[in-house]
Amino acid sequence: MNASESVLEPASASLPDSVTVRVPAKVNVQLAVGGRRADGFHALATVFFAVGLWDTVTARPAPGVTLTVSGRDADVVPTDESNLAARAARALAAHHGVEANVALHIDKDIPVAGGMAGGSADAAAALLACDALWGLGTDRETLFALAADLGSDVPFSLHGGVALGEGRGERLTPVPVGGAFHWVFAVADGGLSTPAVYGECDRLREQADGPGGADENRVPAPAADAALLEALASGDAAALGTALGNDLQPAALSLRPALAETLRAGTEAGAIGALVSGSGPTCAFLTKDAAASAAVAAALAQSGTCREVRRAEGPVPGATLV
Ligand SMILES: C[C@](O)(CO)[C@H](O)COP(=O)(O)OP(=O)(O)OC[C@H]1O[C@@H](n2ccc(N)nc2=O)[C@H](O)[C@@H]1O
Ligand SMILES: Nc1ncnc2c1ncn2[C@@H]1O[C@H](COP(=O)(O)OP(=O)(O)OP(=O)(O)O)[C@@H](O)[C@H]1O
Repeated sequence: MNASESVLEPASASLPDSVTVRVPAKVNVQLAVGGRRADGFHALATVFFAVGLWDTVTARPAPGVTLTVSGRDADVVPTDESNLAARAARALAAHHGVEANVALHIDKDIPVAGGMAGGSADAAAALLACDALWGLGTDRETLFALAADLGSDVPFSLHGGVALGEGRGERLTPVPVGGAFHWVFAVADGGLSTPAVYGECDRLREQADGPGGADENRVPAPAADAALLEALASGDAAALGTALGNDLQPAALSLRPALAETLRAGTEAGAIGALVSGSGPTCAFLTKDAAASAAVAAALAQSGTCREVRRAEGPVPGATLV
């Protein structure tokens, strides 16, 4: 303790002045979508994979909840109470019956509305950061329950690594992985709305199978793909590339037909697997090693089929205090 600190303020003196959390993006290497449930959500069997594109969330003491954003695409991130990080701070405070007093700052590097769970990542990071800032010591089970209330992808942003998501995606089981994988991401101009993509998936199913064709009792229950889990366990990039799958891809392509050109450009450049990431419109390309990833990234940048190209390795850990 230095001379300016008072022994009359023991509680606040023991709390940090600032807490920073780093949190990764995700790609769904499998996204099996079952029928629409009565609550409007879809039953999923999805294999989440955390990749090394990071947002950083910093929390400092301040009256009320305020939010600032810097970094890539900061101008399209809402700074009002609809921001998922601000909602996470309020939800944590409400759970503990404490006042939500925090200034949150998001330094954004995850593409916005790109199907890479950027908002969910910020929510997970805000839960961890506020928990530490306010000295709440929230147990893991409660943090995951609060995360699930905020959104289906939020628990995985806390979890990281690779995990099977069931239910609406919030019920997680860790998946063993035998190595690192090299990814290239083609970021599109403009985002896609997640509910609109699920809605288009339903519309396409009803078009194919008639009225009610998208309902829970009509669509086979989604299940994890054994070949994909085996490819992850053995660290076999070629086998993983073959097994990649996303049931939302036809819907994303229907809403954004130009994505077919992006997928073709990456595949022609030597990617060993290609798919739309989550609800899109980001396209994800698996490559066999770092050299191939550099070559695919360069070809995609030249192709004129996307706004920006990013490279990342994974799996990486979930939201972490730094
Ligand atoms: C596409 C994915 O990113 C794949 O991981 C997720 O399923 C979406 O997760 P998210 O953005 O956290 O979604 P939420 O905030 O929970 O839900 C947004 C909307 O997406 C749709 N939604 C989401 C998850 C799910 N299992 N079924 C759905 O139909 C619903 O219309 C819902 O109102
Ligand atoms: N912290 C945040 N960062 C980015 N977008 C946010 C945030 N909070 C709320 N949003 C809103 O959420 C919308 C979706 O953004 P986000 O980046 O989470 O999409 P996404 O990656 O497609 O999500 P998911 O993969 O979980 O479906 C944005 O258009 C924005 O209006």
